[in-house]
Parts: sequence; C-alpha cells; structure tokens
Amino acid sequence: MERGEAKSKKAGGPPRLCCICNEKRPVLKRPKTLQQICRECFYEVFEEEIHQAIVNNGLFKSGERVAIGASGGKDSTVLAYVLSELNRRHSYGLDLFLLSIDEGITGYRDDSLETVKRNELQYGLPLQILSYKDLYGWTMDDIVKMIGLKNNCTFCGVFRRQALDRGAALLKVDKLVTGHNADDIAETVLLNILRGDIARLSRCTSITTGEDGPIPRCKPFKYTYEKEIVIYPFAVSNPHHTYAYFKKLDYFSTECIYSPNAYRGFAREFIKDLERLRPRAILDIIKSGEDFRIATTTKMPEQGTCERCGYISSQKWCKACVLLDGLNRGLPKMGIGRARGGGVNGGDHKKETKAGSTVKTLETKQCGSLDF
Ligand SMILES: Nc1ncnc2c1ncn2[C@@H]1O[C@H](COP(=O)(O)OP(=O)(O)OP(=O)(O)O)[C@@H](O)[C@H]1O
Repeated sequence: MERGEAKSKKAGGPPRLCCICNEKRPVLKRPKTLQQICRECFYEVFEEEIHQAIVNNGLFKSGERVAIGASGGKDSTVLAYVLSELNRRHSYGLDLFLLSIDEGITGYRDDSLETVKRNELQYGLPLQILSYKDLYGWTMDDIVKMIGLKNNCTFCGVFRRQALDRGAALLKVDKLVTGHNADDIAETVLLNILRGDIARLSRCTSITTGEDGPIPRCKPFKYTYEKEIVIYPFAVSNPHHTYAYFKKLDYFSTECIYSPNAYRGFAREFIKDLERLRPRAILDIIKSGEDFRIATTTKMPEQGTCERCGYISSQKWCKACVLLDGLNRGLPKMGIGRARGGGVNGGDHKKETKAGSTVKTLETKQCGSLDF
C-alpha cells in the first residue's frame, strides 16, 4: 500500500497526500483514474501521457514542419500550448505553425479567431488563416441563409477538411495535428457502429490518418480525456513553463451557433453517463473500435482525384465540388443524402463510383466528426 493511501485508511477519509508523489496535498481527483493527486503531478502525468503517445506512435520526425489546426477552442488551444512545451522540453526539433479556418460564422468564429491571434503572440507560433469566403466564395452565414440549419454541418465539415489540407499545402507542412480527444474518438466509434459505416470505423481510431492523401493528420490527444483538458488550463502553474505561470490559458468556449447536433449529442451523453460509472469506458470503447477487423470481402472506396479540382476523391467529383456546384446552381440539397438527379455524383451514383462499390455519395455528418 502507498504511503498516502495508508494514512488515509487510518483516518478513514480521503488520502492526505497525493497518491503519485506521496508528498503534497491532493487538490483534485483525476478524471481518468479517480486518483487523488496534487496539481504538480496532474500536469506532469497529463503532459507525460501526451509525450508517450507521440513517442510510442512515432508521430513526428526531427526537422518536420507541423501545423496545429487551431480553432481557438479549448482542445486546440491546449494542444498548441502543450505541443510547443514538449517540443522544447524533449527537443523534438519541430517547426510548429497555427492554422485556422475561418468558416464565416458571425458571432462565433470571428470571436474565436481573435483568441487564436492572441495565442500566436503568446506562444510565438506563426499563424495562417484561410477563409471559406476566399476558398469557395461562400461563408457559412451565406450557406445557412440558403439551406437553413438542418444540413449545414455537412457543408462545413466537407469544406473544412479541404480547407485544412489547402492551408497545410500553403504552409508546406509535413503534418497536421488536431485537438481531437479520447471522448471525441469514443463518440465517433459509437456513431460509426450506429450508422454501420465500416469504412470510417476502421480508420477513426487511428492516431495518424491520411498517409495516402495530401497530408497526414495526427491526433496527439487520442488518449487524453476531455475532462482533463478542461482542468489543465487552470492547473498550469509550473514555474518551468515559459508561459501561463499562474495564468489561465486563453481560449474561446462557446459552442458553434449553427450546430444542432442531436444524434451526436445523444452519443456524447451516453458516453458521459458510462464515464460517470466507469472512467475507463472511454478507453475501452476506443480499444473495441481498434479491435474490429474489417472483412477482406468488404468493398472499400478506391482513392482517385476529383476531375474538377484535383483534390483526393473516390468519385468523379470530390464532395466539396458537388456541394459547391449545388450551392452555385441554387440547388443546395443536390449533394446531400438521398437527393436525386442533377449532380455529377448524385444522380446515378452507383454508375459514377470508380470502384464500382455502393459507397454513399454524401451522408449528413455533424460537426465534431473525426472525418471532417
Ligand atoms: N476552424 C478551424 N480551424 C482550424 N482547426 C479546426 C477548426 N475547427 C476545428 N479544428 C480542428 O479540429 C479539432 C476538432 O474540432 P471540433 O470541431 O470537434 O472542435 P472541439 O472538439 O470543440 O475542439 P476545439 O476545442 O479545439 O475547438 C480541433 O481541436 C481543431 O484542431
């Protein structure tokens, strides 16, 4: 039995000493393990686990240029901070950049981008911003005016994925990292099972994806719990940290105003309920997702390039071009779900699929998807 634990058993109350260092008073119960620990040990294990995820999975090579997808929200802000700290501390030898996509959502993204601009100065990382308006000629405000709230996340997700790739190409980076955390991944495993989407299920637990595409994407927070990411900015008070000594990290915490997210919301709540009963549930769901084996007879989409813009696509036109074409022709529903006719990939989809498989043209996908 550990020293701190022994004392607490005698006293019959919570441990009087941190159960990691056995020296300091515990100030929090660690959400991932329910251990009572001190502040210093919390951020030490928090950062060390991320370092281990990076090292054990060989996420980076020395000399690489890496863009951090920076939305100004808590996950990517903590990621930018921790990654620049680890890069210095462990001499990863990375050139880090912040890459932000401005979707054109008034009262949401404009405010969160102000946060990223402050982060640029606080962390000393160069920032590149790309907007939907410049890339596609449409803002999300315009799109929502035309199509309403129902399917807007599909447009936003498809456009963002491509916008991040284009930003990464502009910055000439070798990799893109995002702030997707363990909760996001567990939620996506569950959603892919509920939708029977075997292609996405097979890749959504990978810590690195898109190695066959324009730019590999990594998720250093694959094993990091959302609850700990929320606590972390307040726990950072280590004099060895170059920034944030007794300071909160600066991030924007408002939810997207256009994201109704009902289905994903249920999955999220379900996982939170499981986590309350058993914190390991999140890691177990990720493990289950990893252990699924895809039958060799399952037809997977074949990668090619979009005939219109040259972006990676399993069909004649990529998803962004189909959606954009619909918007420009005043037929925004054309590329979504079961809409028929008119579209390059949409009308007679089975004929258009290069691989000859029955891959859906586009399905309504909510924000927060790992496949954005
Ligand atoms: N507009 C954006 N510009 C750049 N990167 C983005 C943008 N939106 C999302 N990302 C990246 O995708 C990750 C997951 O996005 P999601 O929309 O699920 O937000 P989230 O879980 O609230 O994350 P965050 O707290 O960082 O906003 C983010 O952590 C970030 O790395």
